[in-house]
Amino acid sequence: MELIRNYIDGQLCEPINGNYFECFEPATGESYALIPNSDKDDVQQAVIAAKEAFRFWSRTSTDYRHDLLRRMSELIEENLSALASAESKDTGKPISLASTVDIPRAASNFKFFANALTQFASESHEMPHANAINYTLRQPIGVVGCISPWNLPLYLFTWKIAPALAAGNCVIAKPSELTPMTAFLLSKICIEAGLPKGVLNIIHGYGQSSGEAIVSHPEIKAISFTGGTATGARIAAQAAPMFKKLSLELGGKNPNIIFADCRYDQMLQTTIRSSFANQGQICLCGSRILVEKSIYEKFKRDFLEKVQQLAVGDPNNPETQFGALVSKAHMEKVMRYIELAKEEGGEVLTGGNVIQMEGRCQGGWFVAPTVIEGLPADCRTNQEEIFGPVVTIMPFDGEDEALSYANSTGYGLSSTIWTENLSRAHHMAAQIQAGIVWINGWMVRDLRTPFGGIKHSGVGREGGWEALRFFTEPKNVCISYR
Ligand SMILES: NC(=O)C1=CN([C@@H]2O[C@H](COP(=O)(O)OP(=O)(O)OC[C@H]3O[C@@H](n4cnc5c(N)ncnc54)[C@H](O)[C@@H]3O)[C@@H](O)[C@H]2O)C=CC1
Ligand SMILES: O=C(O)/C=C/C=C(\O)C(=O)O
Repeated sequence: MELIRNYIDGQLCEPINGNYFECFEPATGESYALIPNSDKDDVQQAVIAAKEAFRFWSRTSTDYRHDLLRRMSELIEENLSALASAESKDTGKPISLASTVDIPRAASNFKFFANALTQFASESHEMPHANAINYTLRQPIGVVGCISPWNLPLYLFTWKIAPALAAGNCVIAKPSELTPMTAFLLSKICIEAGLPKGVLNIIHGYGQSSGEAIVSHPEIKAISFTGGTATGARIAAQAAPMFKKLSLELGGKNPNIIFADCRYDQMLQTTIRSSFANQGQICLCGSRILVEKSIYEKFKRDFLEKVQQLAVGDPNNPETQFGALVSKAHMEKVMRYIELAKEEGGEVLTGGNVIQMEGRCQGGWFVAPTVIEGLPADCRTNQEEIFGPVVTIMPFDGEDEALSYANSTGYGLSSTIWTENLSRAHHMAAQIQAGIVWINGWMVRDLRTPFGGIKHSGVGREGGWEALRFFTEPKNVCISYR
């Protein structure tokens, strides 16, 4: 059994209470590591270390922080293979995905914010009529909390940590208790990179103990969270009376709107990915596929054929395209939604079942890629986030109907529109209720762009300047010069 440890004040350490719980490999259902069951005492120790480190870190030059963050990025690249294996084992995601998407993106996150910080500047506003000038300082906040989920573990952990550190903050970070391994390996990378002690502290444990201790700690002034909407609401309620800055990147029920005039083959290829990449466990996945009536039957036939060709298997196998779900509890949740869909009158066109694997993966948590039709837009299956390999397909007639279906949920994270009609694309993009719109693509990511959702999909934006602004406080200084 591997023993995961916290990383506090530059040291790998045991939880103060000495308690651990098990970490499972989703593809086999077997436990393989022990996770610290940290609590408020560990968080308190980390806050003391971070506050001390902040006195130094917040005053370092941009070059100094740039070089350290670049070094972190390089070390992630150098350890790509080990990190990808660890990520795949911990999450059940195909090794091909971990090595080409998750870990390279974690390296890019550090590289991107290392560079961005050297270009981050503040504004000045002149008042010649009053003989005055304003300049705005952008100062680091202090000690900040970063709490991340299990679906893209190192990718999302570093997406928060990198801008927080770049802006001059010290960080208390908590990965998901379901997928702690790459965050633990990152602790070792911090030590190798020579990150000064206390600048980044990584605490492992359950949300209800160590997570809540971070959110409720009075010295942690901002929280950046990615995860489920219910958890985001709880964090917001807890943080509000302390007036903490909050960035909440929450769930989605994203529409994938397909018009008859789309580039069909490209749409079909991408729709397979946007439906089932990472077993549908990405907040950006297009779980509601809306298809213009005139091509509905053709789309259904071609899509089902491709879904059935997906290579489901051991995540270790480089040929595998579709792996295991993250936990037994999550698999059961997804299966409950499939049952609900049937009760609501849906017809399962493919999948709908747990897959009993053989050999090494016989105890694993696999659910077949599932496509359901025949459901109205307002049923629970089409309104609630399933966060698994389940999509519904629905015909629509014209732009207005597509928009009314698309905007009918409480979520507003992302959307995809497939059309070659430029005017329609712009019209739909303007009307759609989502923070992110892709036209003729999906998950085409530029780290400079604002990333996040509206409605129940969250508050605030990550990425580029938005992230650096979130992790700094503006202070306006007005000078009267005569
Ligand atoms: N990126 C996304 O949009 C994600 C959405 N989800 C959705 O949320 C559902 C529930 O999944 P969970 O694993 O329970 O995710 P979660 O949202 O509860 O967990 C995300 C992170 O928050 C922490 N956390 C949990 N409760 C907390 C609290 N009270 N205070 C502070 N931190 C806390 C967890 O330990 C984890 O690090 C999923 O079925 C899925 O629908 C889950 C993960 C990611
Ligand atoms: O930043 C990205 O490219 C993707 C982010 C994905 C999530 O936040 C998620 O799935 O939760």
